[in-house]
Amino acid sequence: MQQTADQQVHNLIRGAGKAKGERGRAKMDIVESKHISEPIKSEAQISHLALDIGGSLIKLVYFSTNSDSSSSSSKDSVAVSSGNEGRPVLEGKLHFAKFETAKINDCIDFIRSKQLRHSGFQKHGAPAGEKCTIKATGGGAYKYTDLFKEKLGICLDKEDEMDCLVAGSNFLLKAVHTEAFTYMDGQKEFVQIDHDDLYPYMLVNIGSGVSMIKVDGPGKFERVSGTNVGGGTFWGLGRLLTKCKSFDELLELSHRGNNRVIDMLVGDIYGGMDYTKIGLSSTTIASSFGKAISDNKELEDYKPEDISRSLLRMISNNIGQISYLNALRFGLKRIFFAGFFIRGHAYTMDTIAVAVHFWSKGEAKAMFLKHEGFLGALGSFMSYEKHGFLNLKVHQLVQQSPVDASRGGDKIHDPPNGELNENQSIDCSICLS
Ligand SMILES: Nc1ncnc2c1ncn2[C@@H]1O[C@H](COP(=O)(O)OP(=O)(O)OP(=O)(O)O)[C@@H](O)[C@H]1O
Ligand SMILES: CC(C)(CO)[C@@H](O)C(=O)NCCC(=O)O
Repeated sequence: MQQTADQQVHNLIRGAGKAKGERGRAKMDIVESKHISEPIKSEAQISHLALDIGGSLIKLVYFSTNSDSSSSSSKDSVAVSSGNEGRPVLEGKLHFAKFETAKINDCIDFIRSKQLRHSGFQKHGAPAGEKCTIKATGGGAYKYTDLFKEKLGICLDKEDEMDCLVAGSNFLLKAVHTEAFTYMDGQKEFVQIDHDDLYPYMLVNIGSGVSMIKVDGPGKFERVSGTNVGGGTFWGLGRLLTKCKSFDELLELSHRGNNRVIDMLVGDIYGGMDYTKIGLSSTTIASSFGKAISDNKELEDYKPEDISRSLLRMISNNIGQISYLNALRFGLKRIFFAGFFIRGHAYTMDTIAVAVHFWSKGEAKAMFLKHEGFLGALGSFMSYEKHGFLNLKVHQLVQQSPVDASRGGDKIHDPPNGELNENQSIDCSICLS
């Protein structure tokens, strides 16, 4: 029988209690990698992989065992049979990786380097020679079907993008204590989620474009709105206006910029005064990029730093406002923001949070997710279990390590070696049923 996303989450969490003190318990660290171009440790074996192929980025989630299963004498042998109900438990790590969609060939090379054909991707019991299949979501799962077949001989088994986002979000919010946090005035505060009081909430996924989804329960949701002014707009317009070569460079520039150079503030219009009657302070942006009307300057006369800052502020503010207005339509007080546009970037989060706070008069709360860009890929990964495709059973969360609370600083958070550090990993286990 197929399981709902909620049942999967329930299994995961229920298993956590059962697992405590169990001998031979398997551990799975969750590790994030960035633009990986080299294989992970050669002895690691990849047993499951899922994709989210978006308009800007491809996200991968894959499970690797800690050692080579063919070595039966290894003390790190892959299968241990002390899991729940005697099922074999795999010991390993859940990895996260991303590639630019424009560089899909790098992603294909990466997958090829994992030698999936020898790693259990064929449906259990399927005749030899049957095509290798991996779960994939996002528009690229359709667009690149032929490319994957042609280059890797792999069939993409498509999962709906919204289903995956919601499944990934529900899973993370329930399974990871330190997943959700608020960010305001440079202060990051983790939010403890009451599992019995999670729904309804608004999920705003800021990718190339933005989806706003009212989540009412496990697998129960409606995409209530969206906007085409999203992460792709920031990166696309930013690239044209600043000549930046990478998204990271554009984000980095915004740290040093001053938006007041280009944005027209209420004070610019009101001779330095607040417009108190309607609640606008002199420092509120009256019109993004509005100063460029009258400055008599050309594009080259503005610093790329200031352009980047104004653009980031404009887009973040707009998304925050639209999100709140949609939350208001349905009386939702909690809005979770995800998607790779955010990148744990302080100014982005602060702007979104301020917009939600301002328009809701403090009634609604913006929250952010640690695994922001991987919701869809995680949901896609979890669908292996839903379909019983590979008998994968993520069944318990053992513990989470504390997260570095300084992570919300005004900097980019992908560590130089591309992997999350110890503090940012979570331990759990999976078991094959
Ligand atoms: N290294 C990067 N390269 C390009 N864009 C990046 C990078 N890091 C963050 N971004 C931002 O993240 C956005 C993509 O986010 P995400 O991966 O969540 O969406 P997507 O799945 O590509 O888009 P969609 O869901 O709309 O198809 C980009 O448009 C850009 O704003
Ligand atoms: C089209 C998708 C869903 C693809 O991920 C995303 O880019 C999006 O939500 N764009 C916004 C489209 C709109 O609602 O105006």
